Amino acid sequence: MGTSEFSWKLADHPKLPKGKTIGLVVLDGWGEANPDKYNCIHVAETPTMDSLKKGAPEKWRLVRAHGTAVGLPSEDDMGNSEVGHNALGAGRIFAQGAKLVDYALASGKMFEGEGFKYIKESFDAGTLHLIGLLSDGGVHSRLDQLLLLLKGASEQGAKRIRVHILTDGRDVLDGSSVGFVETLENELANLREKGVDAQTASGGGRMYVTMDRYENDWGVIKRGWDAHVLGEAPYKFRSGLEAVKRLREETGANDQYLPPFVIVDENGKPVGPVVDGDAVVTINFRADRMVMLAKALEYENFDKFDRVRFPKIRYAGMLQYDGELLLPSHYLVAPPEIERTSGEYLVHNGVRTFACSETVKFGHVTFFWNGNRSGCFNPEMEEYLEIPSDSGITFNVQPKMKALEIAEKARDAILSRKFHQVRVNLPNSDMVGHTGDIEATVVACKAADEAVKMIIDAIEQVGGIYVVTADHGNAEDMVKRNKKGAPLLDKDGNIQILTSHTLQPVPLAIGGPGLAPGVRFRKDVPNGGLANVAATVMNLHGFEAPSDYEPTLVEVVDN
Ligand SMILES: O=C(O)[C@H](O)COP(=O)(O)O
Ligand SMILES: [Mn+2]
Ligand SMILES: [Mn+2]
Repeated sequence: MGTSEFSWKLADHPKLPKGKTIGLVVLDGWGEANPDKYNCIHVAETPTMDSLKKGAPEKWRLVRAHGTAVGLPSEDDMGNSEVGHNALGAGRIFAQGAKLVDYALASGKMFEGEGFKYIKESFDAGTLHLIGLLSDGGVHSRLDQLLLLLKGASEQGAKRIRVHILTDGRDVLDGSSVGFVETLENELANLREKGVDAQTASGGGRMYVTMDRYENDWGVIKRGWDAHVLGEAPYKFRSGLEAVKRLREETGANDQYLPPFVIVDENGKPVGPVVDGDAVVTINFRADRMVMLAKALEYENFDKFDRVRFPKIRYAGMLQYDGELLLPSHYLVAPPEIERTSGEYLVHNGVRTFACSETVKFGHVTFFWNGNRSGCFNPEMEEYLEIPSDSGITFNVQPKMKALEIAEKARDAILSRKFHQVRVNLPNSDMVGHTGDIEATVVACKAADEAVKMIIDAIEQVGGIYVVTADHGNAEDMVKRNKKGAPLLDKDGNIQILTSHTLQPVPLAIGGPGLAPGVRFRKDVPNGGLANVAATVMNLHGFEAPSDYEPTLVEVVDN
C-alpha cells in the first residue's frame, strides 16, 4: 500500500447500519473445554454465558486463541493476553516477540544488531547482567532463548556474566523452578569451564519481585532493584538452586511468590550487584511486566522509589517494550510493528470509544488492543478508564476483583449514549485462575458472568449490540493432564494444579436488539481466530474492514 493512496476512510458496509452501541467484552482467560470438576467455568454458575451458548447457534462460536493463530511460534504455544489482545484489536496476525527472538537467535542477526553492539562495548571492563523470567512458558521469555543468548554473548567476548532469575510457576507448573535453575546453572558451569566467569546473582518470585505491571505496585520493582542492582536481599545463598529449593521448603512460598534473594561468595559478599560500566539486558520479550523495571534502569529522573545508587550502565531490552516512550532506547530485537489497528480506523471513521478495566488488565484493552501503543488516538473521541486494582494481595482472596465496578462503568457509558463502542476486559477468570485456587476461581467466573449480564442488560436498553469473547483459556482447565486428558498426579498422589493459560479455543457471541436481522456467523471460516474479530466488529459498526484484515466472521442473509 503506497502512502499516497492510503486513506483511513472505511467503506460503508452494504447492509449493516452505523451508529449502534456495541458492548465489547473480553473475558480474560475464559476458554471452552469439556465439562468436569477442574473446569471452573463449568462448575461456576454462569447463566449469562450459558444462555449465549445455548440460545443462538448462529450467534455463538469458538475461535482459536493460541499458537500460530495469534502469531506464536507453534501450536504448542498457549495463548496469552498480549498476543490475544493484539490480534483482537489489530485484525491481522503479526509474528510476535517469541518468534522474532527465535529468528534473531537462529540467524545470528541478534549479535550483529545495534542493541547487541551497544552492550558489547561493556564486555571488556564490565559485567553482563541478564535479568528476566526463568521458564519455558513462552509467554514473557523462554529458557532456551536465554541459553542461546548466554552462549552467543560469551562467544562475542563477555567475560563476566551474572544472571538474575525470576521464578515462574504461573505460565508453568509450580515447583518447576527447581529444574529450570538446574538447567541454567549447569550451563553456567559449562561456561566457567570455558573460562567465562558466569553465575546466578540474585532472584525472586515473579509476582513478588520485579515483574509487576501497569504501575500497580512499585514495591515489587523496588524488591527487585535491591536484589539485582544493589545486591541486597533478606535471603542469601551460595547458588540459585540452593536458593530456590530452600526458600520453597523453608518459607512455604510458591514459585510465583519466592522472596528476593542474592547469591553470595564464601565471604558473604554478593556476587553480582550492578555497578558503573556494566551492561544489563532484560531478557523478557513481552513488554507489560518489564516496563517498570526498564524505567528504573533507564530514567535519570525517577521518583517511584529510592534507587540508592543509579549505576551508569549500558542497558538493552530483549525487545523495545514501549514504542511511544521508546523504552528502552536500546534493544536486541525490533518488536512487531503493529499499525492500522481497528481502534485507530474506527476513531478516524467517527466511532466514539470507551475502554475500561481494572489496573491489572487496563493496558490489555488499551495498550495491547491498540498494537502496543499507549494512550488514546484522539482524546475527543475516546475515553479510557482505569479502575485501581487491589494491590499486595493474591486474587484468590478477592476473586470478585473489580468486575462489578467495571460493569457499572461500562453500563453507565452505554446508557450515556455518548459512545459507539464500550470495550472492557474482565480479569477474574484469568487472574484468579493463575493462583491455582480452584474454589476461588469458581467464584471469579461467577462474578465475571454477572458483569457480562449487567453490560448486556444495558445494551438491551439502548437497542445496541453485544460482542462477548475472551483472549485465551485459563479457568476452564485447572489441572495438568496426560495426552489422553486424564489428570496427572504428583509423587504424593495430589493432582497437579495448572496455573497457566491453555491451548483451548474461546467463545465468541454476538447479539442484542441492534443486531440487524439476518446477521449470523459464516460457516466458511471454521478455523477463525481472534484476529477475525476486528473485521467482524467493524462490520457491526457499519463498515467494511480493510482488505488486508483477516476476514469477518459474520454474513447478512436476507430473511
Ligand atoms: O503475566 C501474566 O500474568 C501471565 O504470565 C500471563 O497472563 P496474561 O497473558 O493473561 O496477562
Ligand atoms: Mn489474558
Ligand atoms: Mn493470564
